[in-house]
Amino acid sequence: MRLPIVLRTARATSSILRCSVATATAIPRVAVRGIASIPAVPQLGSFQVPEVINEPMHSYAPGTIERKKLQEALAEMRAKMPYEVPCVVNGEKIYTKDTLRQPLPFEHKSTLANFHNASKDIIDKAIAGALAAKPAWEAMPFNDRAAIFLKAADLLTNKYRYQVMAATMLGQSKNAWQAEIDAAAELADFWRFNTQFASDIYSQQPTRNAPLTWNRMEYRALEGFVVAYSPFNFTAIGGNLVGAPALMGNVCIWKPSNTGIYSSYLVYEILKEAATFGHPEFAGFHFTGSTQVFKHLWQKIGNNINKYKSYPRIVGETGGKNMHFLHKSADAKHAALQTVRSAFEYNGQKCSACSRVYVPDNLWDEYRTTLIERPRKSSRVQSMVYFTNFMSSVINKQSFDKIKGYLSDISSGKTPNSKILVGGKCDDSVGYTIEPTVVLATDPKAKTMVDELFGPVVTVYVYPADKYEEYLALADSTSDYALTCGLFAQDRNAIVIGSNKLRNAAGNFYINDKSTGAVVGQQAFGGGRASGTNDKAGSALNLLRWVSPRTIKETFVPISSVTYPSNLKD
Ligand SMILES: NC(=O)c1ccc[n+]([C@@H]2O[C@H](COP(=O)([O-])OP(=O)(O)OC[C@H]3O[C@@H](n4cnc5c(N)ncnc54)[C@H](O)[C@@H]3O)[C@@H](O)[C@H]2O)c1
Ligand SMILES: N[C@@H](CCC=O)C(=O)O
Repeated sequence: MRLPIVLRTARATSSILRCSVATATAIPRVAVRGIASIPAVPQLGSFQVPEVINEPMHSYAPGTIERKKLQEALAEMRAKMPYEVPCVVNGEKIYTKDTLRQPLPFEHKSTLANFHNASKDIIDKAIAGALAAKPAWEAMPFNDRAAIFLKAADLLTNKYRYQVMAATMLGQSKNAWQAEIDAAAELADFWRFNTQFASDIYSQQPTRNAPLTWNRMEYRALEGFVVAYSPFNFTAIGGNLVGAPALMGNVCIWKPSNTGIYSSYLVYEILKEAATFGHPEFAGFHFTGSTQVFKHLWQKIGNNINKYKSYPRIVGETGGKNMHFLHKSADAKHAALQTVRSAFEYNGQKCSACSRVYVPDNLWDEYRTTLIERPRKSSRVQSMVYFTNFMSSVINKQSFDKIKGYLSDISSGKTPNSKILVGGKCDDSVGYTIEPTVVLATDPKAKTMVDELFGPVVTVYVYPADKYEEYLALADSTSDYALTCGLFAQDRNAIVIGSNKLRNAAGNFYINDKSTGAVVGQQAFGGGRASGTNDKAGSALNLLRWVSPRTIKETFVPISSVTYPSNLKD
């Protein structure tokens, strides 16, 4: 039978859940014209997705062509500011009267973009559009869905690399290297590696068949739509929060962060360009952001449980209070340098950033010298100079005020169990600038050893070197979070003990390495306890949350009787 299927790029769908402060973006969809129900699409080959490797990183060293191109992209983007970001619903750009601005965090009087918030009507329209697009999207052969994401990755890393990096540097206050890690490499890695993981999942099939039967497993998309909320701190995360469910055949509604809106909009545009005859829309809840917001939204979902047709999949990667723990055999200088990188790169605004350290007293002098000297050298954070600055400003006033509050409590003596060893100055006259700060706590449960600050502040507690196991247990129970941890030791027994004692204290555990810098395809990312559902972004485990497998058994030969041989009389 010949089935005439016409594919055309149609209007995009998208929306948000929280109407008051969000902008919706989405991805174009495939319309199957004139056919009421979607027929099976023939796939005349068992295709293999191309082998993927991690996106090679450029250095942006002085004199390189990449540095020049990025400088040009930054200059051009700055010259055309401010941009306008609409809601995009069913392909239609909607300009509401309700707008907010995205300032440059390091120069907050300047505006990168003004964006339009969605009303409830717009959200309803987006949900209806997403659901209407779903049958065609999930019927698209996997190879074509995969091709869209592989193409998007190539567009990103070639045609749009410097534009998306510039938007990330300006809007989210990243320097060139941090933008390369995030907006170019990690985003492309997510999109490429996920096609490989998905292909592996689809190939997992029952290996046993009873006589005259054939068993199969179908990895269906979820029924309904998925909603994705993305955080400000990684442009890549937004692209994965929507990309992973979409790749598995779901439709999705994306609400990006207000403080990462412009780079998210560019990511949306790239996906749209890649989806020339397809559309991903989305379906469940795929969240990355703070623990508090995730719990609040989970509760909202729970309150509505009786309204849902299925149990929604809830996947959330949230906050952290990540530690570096040193054993007395550790290389103190190496550990201190790794701490500086982990705690202060991107202004301490990686969810994996080290923010508490346990140092044995035999290493304290050596560790302290490096830890204090390096932030002093790195403290030129007054304004963003894109390349030579190690650090820049924190994301917004709310974050600035929160961190300043903690530091003021310490410097004013309100928190007598802590003192500032270096840094501590806060200045928001031009940008939201906080000096890289090292706090020394005399109480292992001091506030800054427990709470997530999400800024360039690290607190150190010095413990008696011969009480390693006791303090491992204390570190394990100090914070509600369990995202990342770096254990530093040369003694193998100490590594074994530390790894066992901290088994549940982190979803990403590093031995003699810093707590940040997970790479897709190498260290799948996510934590437990209050840090999230640990569904490991950038891995097959995450993709499995977006499918609802159907087991199929087919019998080839009719039966002729109801009874079994055991039912027969002797
Ligand atoms: N574990 C991880 O993989 C990971 C990765 C990145 C960031 N994070 C965490 O994210 C946080 C920083 O990002 P953020 O400041 O963008 O987080 P956030 O929780 O403030 O925001 C996340 C998303 O939720 C939305 N949001 C915020 N408040 C809301 C509310 N009351 N109702 C509905 N939506 C709301 C935001 O607009 C944004 O889109 C940190 O806690 C960090 O540890 C975790
Ligand atoms: N992939 C990042 C974490 C992302 C969260 O912000 C890292 O491991 O540094």
